[in-house]
Amino acid sequence: MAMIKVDHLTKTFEGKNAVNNLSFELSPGKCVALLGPNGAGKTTTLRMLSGLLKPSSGTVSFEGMKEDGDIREHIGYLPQYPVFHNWMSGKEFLVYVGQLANLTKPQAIEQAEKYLDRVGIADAKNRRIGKYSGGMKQRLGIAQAMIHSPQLLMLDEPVSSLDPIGRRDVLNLMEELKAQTTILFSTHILSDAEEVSDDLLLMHQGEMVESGSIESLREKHQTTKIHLTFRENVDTYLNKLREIPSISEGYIERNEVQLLVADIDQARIDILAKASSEQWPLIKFEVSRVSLEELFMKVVNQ
Ligand SMILES: Nc1ncnc2c1ncn2[C@@H]1O[C@H](COP(=O)(O)OP(=O)(O)OP(=O)(O)O)[C@@H](O)[C@H]1O
Repeated sequence: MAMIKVDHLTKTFEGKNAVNNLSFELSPGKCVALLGPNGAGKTTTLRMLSGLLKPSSGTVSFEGMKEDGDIREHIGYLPQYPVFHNWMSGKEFLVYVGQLANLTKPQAIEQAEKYLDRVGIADAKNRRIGKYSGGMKQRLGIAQAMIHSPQLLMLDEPVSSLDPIGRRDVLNLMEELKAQTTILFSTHILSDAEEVSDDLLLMHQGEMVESGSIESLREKHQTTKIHLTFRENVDTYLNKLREIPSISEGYIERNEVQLLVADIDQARIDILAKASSEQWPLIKFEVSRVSLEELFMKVVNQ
């Protein structure tokens, strides 16, 4: 059963669709990455899911929710640019947001202590937030989003503004929190998505381009590439290679011929037979795999 069902969600700003006809489901217990380049519509999607922005059309429904229930009780949200009260200590801030989330003061204090510890900033709990590093602020932001133990945690670009160490810390923390809550986070970096998420939703220009488990997408887009280097006349050989039926696509990059093939064994036989009978000046034959990274770059550069 889906935890969230997003059905034909669209948001139009000034006549332009920031999000266009988006449909997907989130299952409980998963960590899902909303991946896409800048301007793809990730923030707009998360804001609609969290109830902060009204869709132009389409619906978001939550499994097990009462018709008139307030979904915000079940959601924790960390915006891309969180604003903190810098004069407060980390603990004071968490107790304050806990009470805003309808916890009693003793409950808010208990939860604040728990999450200060969980996110690894308990030592700095009485220090003013203004003195925190970027990574510490981001961890405080995650504690803020978790304070009422939501079923779904939504994080907008949680690691983009961090240095490599801060980034590593926050990715590790997300890995730990996965055991406790469903996570949906946005990123424009494929390797961050691959590192912690189970599933991927790939967005471009407001639309969903691909979705599925990282494994299945990797498998689906895994084709083989052959790299050939010739001593001379590379264009002539590219044209001859394009005539071979087992080769699906061919082009020249960095002065080498690159060929995409579905059946590597057949393609190898065909190419080498032709090269040998026609005595091509072939000086390199190399095979590599096309990765999810290439799929992502292809989508982004369209
Ligand atoms: N309030 C708004 N008014 C007008 N246009 C907007 C508004 N919010 C977003 N947009 C436009 O909608 C598109 C999608 O923006 P969105 O912020 O959702 O993308 P994103 O994928 O989160 O990108 P980024 O990583 O840069 O934040 C962009 O073209 C943006 O300029």
